[in-house]
Amino acid sequence: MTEMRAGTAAGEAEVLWRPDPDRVAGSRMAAFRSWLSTDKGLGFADYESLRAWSTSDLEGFWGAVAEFFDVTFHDAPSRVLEAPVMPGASWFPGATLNYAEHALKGPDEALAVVFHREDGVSSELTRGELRARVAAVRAGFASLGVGVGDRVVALVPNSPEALVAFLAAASLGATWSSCSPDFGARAVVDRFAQVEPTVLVAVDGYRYNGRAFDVRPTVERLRSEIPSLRATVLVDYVGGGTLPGVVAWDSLLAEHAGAPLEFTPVPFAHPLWVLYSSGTTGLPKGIVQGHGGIVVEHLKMLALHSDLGPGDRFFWFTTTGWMMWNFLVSGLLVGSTVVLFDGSPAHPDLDVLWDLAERDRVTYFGTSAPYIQSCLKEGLEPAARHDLSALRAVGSTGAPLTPEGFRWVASAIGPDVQIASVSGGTDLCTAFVAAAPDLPVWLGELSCRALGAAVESYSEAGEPVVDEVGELVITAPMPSMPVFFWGDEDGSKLHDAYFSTFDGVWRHGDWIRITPRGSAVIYGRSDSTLNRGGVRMGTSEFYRVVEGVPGIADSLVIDTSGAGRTNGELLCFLVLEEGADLAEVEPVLRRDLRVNLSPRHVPDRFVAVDEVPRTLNGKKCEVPVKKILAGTPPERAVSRDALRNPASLDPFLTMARDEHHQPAP
Ligand SMILES: CC(=O)CC(=O)O
Repeated sequence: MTEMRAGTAAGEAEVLWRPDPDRVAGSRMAAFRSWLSTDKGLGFADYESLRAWSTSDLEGFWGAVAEFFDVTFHDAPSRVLEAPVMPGASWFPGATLNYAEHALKGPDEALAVVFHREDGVSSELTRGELRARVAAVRAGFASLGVGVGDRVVALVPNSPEALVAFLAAASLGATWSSCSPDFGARAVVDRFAQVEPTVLVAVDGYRYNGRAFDVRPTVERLRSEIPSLRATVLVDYVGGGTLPGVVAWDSLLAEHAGAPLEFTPVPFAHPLWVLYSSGTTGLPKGIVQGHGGIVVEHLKMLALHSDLGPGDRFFWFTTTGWMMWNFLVSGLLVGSTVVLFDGSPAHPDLDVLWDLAERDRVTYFGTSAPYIQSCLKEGLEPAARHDLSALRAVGSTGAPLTPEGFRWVASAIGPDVQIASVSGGTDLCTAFVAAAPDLPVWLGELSCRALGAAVESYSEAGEPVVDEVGELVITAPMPSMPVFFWGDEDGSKLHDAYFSTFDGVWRHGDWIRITPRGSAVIYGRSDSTLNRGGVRMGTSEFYRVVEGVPGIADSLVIDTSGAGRTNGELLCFLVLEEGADLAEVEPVLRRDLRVNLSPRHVPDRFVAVDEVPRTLNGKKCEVPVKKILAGTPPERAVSRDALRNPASLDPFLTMARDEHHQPAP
């Protein structure tokens, strides 16, 4: 991976933003440090020494997080960490708590939620109103048979209904799982069917980019293909009409209005939600995270790293199908108002989110790196056209933010705004390379590895390296690591996903360079996941659609973003059947992928090839081809002897040579 090396000597990097000393002094990070010093006798000279302690004394650090943020345990833990091994670490054994209880604390009159839909529909909920709705839906779910450990799945946009349903499920100790309604029906069935839900919550339709979409056919398909469902609750979201035999969301609320709000205490590792991430074979993996792990991890990230608390307005552009939704709603844990938006970020134009930032006095504005790139391309100047005086941080994730993207934020949003380029993922439902209120922002870099995150860059030999691109690994357990994968009784899938490369060390699947300053640069996925605007899709799901189209004999999909390119493409290589014509099948493929997967997963280019490179046991060579397209010498990307059809690599080598201007061998 050394050819991706983009080293910058210490001291050379340009500082784009420096923390204001007054702001640092007033930050939650400073309060935590001063508490550690006065109450625990632990003084740290700087952020890096605090971080070093946080990753070596795991019990001390995570115990301090729980104590400092006053986590409410119904049963106290016997200790902080038993068996500090991966996989298998046991956090806060014996403790019981409930995520929803933490999320719903705070004064009745404090604003909890602000919501906007692209067609202008908007609403607000105070904490008191949110609690009342959660209590009613909790009682409604219970009346439909939902109890501890049952699953509630939801096909809902980023809306107050989604938030209320999630908190109601969590309050009961039921496990939540959501998909965005723009996911294709097959992708939703593949996710929801495997968790065998008791209740489905769904909207009748949604709007995107000025158009209305009917979700009811997908709802019908889910109802017919998921036999475990006992009830479907339908939200009249766009006035699209009802379905036979469903419970109306509004009736559920009305019928149970005034129900008491209670929280079922559950063990620390009790499943809070199932997120999905998929690989090259089989169904998407159901990643399960626990109540306690998410509470302490999100308190740490949102309060200490993002400096969010009461009075803040926290916005992240996301759908319910991306873990950033789960991260966003955790803004409630730290007492902030969460700002929800449902719609296209480009309808009627890219200014729509900056309008929202101005109107709602957003203090922390999070988005995806591709959105920032689009604003940059359009030459948008939000600060010149909007009053963004409330804004103090812009968060970016989903893909590496380019140096030009950093510069655009600094100039078009303003030099006083912190650029929080962060990276982590679904697997831990957090960012573990991030920003901190007391650290500068260097051009093109993520400011730090997060507290409690023993992130390293490993060479191929499994040695930590500095200022070299290597595999992103985590060498010590973190509380929000998956408690298990759904249906993976013996833990073998979880082991294969993270621990099969380096024994006892989490291999994340990203390329990272850690600078001598402690900052980092992420180079994207080192595996084959298709990450489009933050929505990850496994290649297997992609192939199921593509290879179902008449005329397609075989296919290979490569997401070149994160393969050493800043603006990657989604490339689909096709082996056509005899007599098939690319020009004829391409429109069919585009339509089927849009409808069955998502609009984001329609490739930028389709390229016809003679054969897909395969290993001896028939696996498609996705990662080797991705590495070759990134400029890795072929002999380092793959052993030809391990291929069933070595000559099939040739078109990819030619393409890489052309794109990287390499001489032919
Ligand atoms: C925090 C993240 O890492 C988000 C993502 O890219 O999925």
